[in-house]
Amino acid sequence: MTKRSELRSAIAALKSGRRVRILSANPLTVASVETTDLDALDTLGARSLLISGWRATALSLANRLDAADPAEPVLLERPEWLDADAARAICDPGRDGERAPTGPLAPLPLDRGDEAKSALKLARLAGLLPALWVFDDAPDVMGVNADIVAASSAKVTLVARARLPLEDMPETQIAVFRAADGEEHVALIVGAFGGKPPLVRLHSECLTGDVFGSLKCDCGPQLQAALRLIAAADGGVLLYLRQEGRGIGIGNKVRAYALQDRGFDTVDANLRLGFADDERDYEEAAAILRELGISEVRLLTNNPSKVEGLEKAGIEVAERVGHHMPANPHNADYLATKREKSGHLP
Ligand SMILES: Nc1nc2c(ncn2[C@@H]2O[C@H](COP(=O)(O)OP(=O)(O)OP(=O)(O)O)[C@@H](O)[C@H]2O)c(=O)[nH]1
Ligand SMILES: [Zn+2]
Repeated sequence: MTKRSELRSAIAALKSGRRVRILSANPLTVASVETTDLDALDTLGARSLLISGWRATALSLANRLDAADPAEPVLLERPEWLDADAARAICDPGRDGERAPTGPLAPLPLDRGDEAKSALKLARLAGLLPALWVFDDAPDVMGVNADIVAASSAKVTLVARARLPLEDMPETQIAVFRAADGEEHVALIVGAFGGKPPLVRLHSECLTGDVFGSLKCDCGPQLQAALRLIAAADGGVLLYLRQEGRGIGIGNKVRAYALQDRGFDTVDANLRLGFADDERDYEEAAAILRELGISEVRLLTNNPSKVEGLEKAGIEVAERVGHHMPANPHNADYLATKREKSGHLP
């Protein structure tokens, strides 16, 4: 199997409730808490539960750990009562209020930290909660190299490019790029740009805002305004990156929204689910820009970590151009949280 197909097969296996072996000198065999059924647990003998440090913190387990770094995964012993449903209730904060009064949960020493991190990343790429059953090593199970998962991003291949006339932008072209994990990112190339660095927008997918016009965020208006600004600037590029929910996927984003309905802000909702506040990186964005012959950009964003991420990935940001939309009563707190907690520039 090629590296790419290994990665894509592993993502598909986790989604469909099968086990995956994270290959290294000390392999780790895991399956998703969300998709593994009870029969599989009993017949295959799940030994322990792997959760993220953020979720362990939300469960107040951090004080029982030696190193309470939330970026470090946490392995929990599997007590007798921990069946598939009880594990789901522990790992899904949407069920925090309904957990049976069982416990305590005992952390175990984590001897395969890098493999565990790769395993949790794989769950995120599959759009699942960062929570995995750990089994005795099973050499017959399909495997993916731990290093391939850890450094999965960088390469993209062009699938196709065609004309796509848009309203007021008849000269637009669309190009689709496939990434190592199978995601298909889209570039809209507006007008003919040359000379100074083109105006570029990295837009992270937001199904709710982009398609349904949700008022909870500013993504829909930002998308439309970015295209108009690029056209007015005599051309540039909008990358539509499939990083739904700051990289946690649509299912997990709606879980975060459900937590926000209960009073958590956009940052704390992510942490409670077991994710970092922002799980995106911009390696693939940089690779796409390079494929388009662009090495220097003027970047439309309020988010300094986008500028940093793109520069780290080798694209020069000659200028940051602010991209503010008027607030509405539904997204004012969200925008304030991004300024106050996530470092977005006013
Ligand atoms: N997890 C999570 N993701 C969200 C939430 N609201 C919007 N998103 C996602 O956030 C991403 C958009 O990121 P923003 O933070 O709005 O903007 P940004 O792209 O970081 O910064 P700008 O370039 O200044 O717009 C999209 O992937 C949305 O799906 C939320 O409450 N939780
Ligand atoms: Zn949005």
